[in-house]
Amino acid sequence: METTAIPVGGPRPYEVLVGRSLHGELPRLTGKATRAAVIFTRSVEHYAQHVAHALIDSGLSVLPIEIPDAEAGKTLATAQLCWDALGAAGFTRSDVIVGVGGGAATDLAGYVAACWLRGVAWIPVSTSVNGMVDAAIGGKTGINVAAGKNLVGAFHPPAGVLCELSALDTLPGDQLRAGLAEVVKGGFIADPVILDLFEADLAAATDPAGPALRELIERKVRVKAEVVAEDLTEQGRREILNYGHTLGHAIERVEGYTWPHGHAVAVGMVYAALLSRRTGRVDVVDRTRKILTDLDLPVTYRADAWERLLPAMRVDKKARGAALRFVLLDEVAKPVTVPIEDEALLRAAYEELVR
Ligand SMILES: NC(=O)c1ccc[n+]([C@@H]2O[C@H](COP(=O)([O-])OP(=O)(O)OC[C@H]3O[C@@H](n4cnc5c(N)ncnc54)[C@H](O)[C@@H]3O)[C@@H](O)[C@H]2O)c1
Ligand SMILES: O=C(O)C(=O)C[C@@H](O)[C@H](O)[C@H](O)COP(=O)(O)O
Ligand SMILES: [Zn+2]
Repeated sequence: METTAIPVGGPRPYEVLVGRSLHGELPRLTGKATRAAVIFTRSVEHYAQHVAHALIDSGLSVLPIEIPDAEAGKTLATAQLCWDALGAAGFTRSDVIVGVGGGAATDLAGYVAACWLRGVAWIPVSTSVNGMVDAAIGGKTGINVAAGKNLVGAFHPPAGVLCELSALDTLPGDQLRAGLAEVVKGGFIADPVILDLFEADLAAATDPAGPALRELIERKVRVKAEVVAEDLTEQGRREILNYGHTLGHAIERVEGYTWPHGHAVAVGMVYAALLSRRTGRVDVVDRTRKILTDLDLPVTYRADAWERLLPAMRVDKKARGAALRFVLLDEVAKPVTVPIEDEALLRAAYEELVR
């Protein structure tokens, strides 16, 4: 099957490649580098080996660095471990970092690359749906800290992105569906055909080897590519990609980063839909709940958690002073960022969420 190349414009353009056996593309992307660090999680060790062999075959020496799985790897301690390894190996500005794994691994690898020598080239090789459609694209890299999710990081666009569809064969089904939450997000903020595809045939949409999932992945990649090309550093339009994330990130923090990101975003999208309706905008509450429920994703949360969620939402990067700012929908595919200072409104929408 053919590889699809989706361009990402902006100050440092690159391509997102969607296909199978994409490790063959790496020699082209690594340019003049002579050394590559391959940062990976054990869950994708098999594919990381393909990556390492492709790099070795093209003449590079490879430094493999295994990191802890999922959010446990997205920490300062893991970044430190990687920088120590790069230092011991004498990595220079002409060397390259390749991150292989889900969104957590590529966020960490990108952050390691953004900081090492103030920025070296990096390539995410995405092995999860979330990573392919969202995390690897757009140059947002980072780690979690005690104060909250992704609060330390850098904008550091990659040299190219590989979305390795064959990796989906080993991705657990619940993780595949969690990643689809970010695809659903793309449907509500920009591409309603995505919603139609989910509603038309959910089984096809969740088949890891089928054409429907590939179409959904490519559609969401195009949504993200178009937005980040226009606004790399989130001065305005890029905020729409945060739909569902204000509450979502707060849930992740309250759960100690044990919830899949997509689950938290799913609940956050229902909350954003409730806020949209309460503020006189579009009513997509039932549609949101139905699509997410059909995907086995959560649409509600603990009734007693509001007092912990509100302070966690206040460290959201969209907040300005006392005002929380939410991405809401005027219509499907017409997102808008709305400052909300009225705590009673926020609480009432939460009570509706958990009812
Ligand atoms: N930078 C961004 O713009 C951006 C965008 C969206 C999400 N994110 C971040 O991405 C992370 C979520 O990404 P995720 O959903 O991929 O979670 P994840 O990286 O934690 O991966 C989920 C689980 O699947 C495993 N896995 C991944 N690929 C696999 C494969 N092919 N086979 C078997 N197991 C596999 C991982 O090891 C992990 O256990 C969050 O940290 C989120 O904040 C970042
Ligand atoms: O790329 C973006 O911009 C996003 O908001 C995409 C989100 O799906 C992603 O989870 C991102 O990491 C959230 O960014 P943050 O700045 O809110 O931490
Ligand atoms: Zn996200």
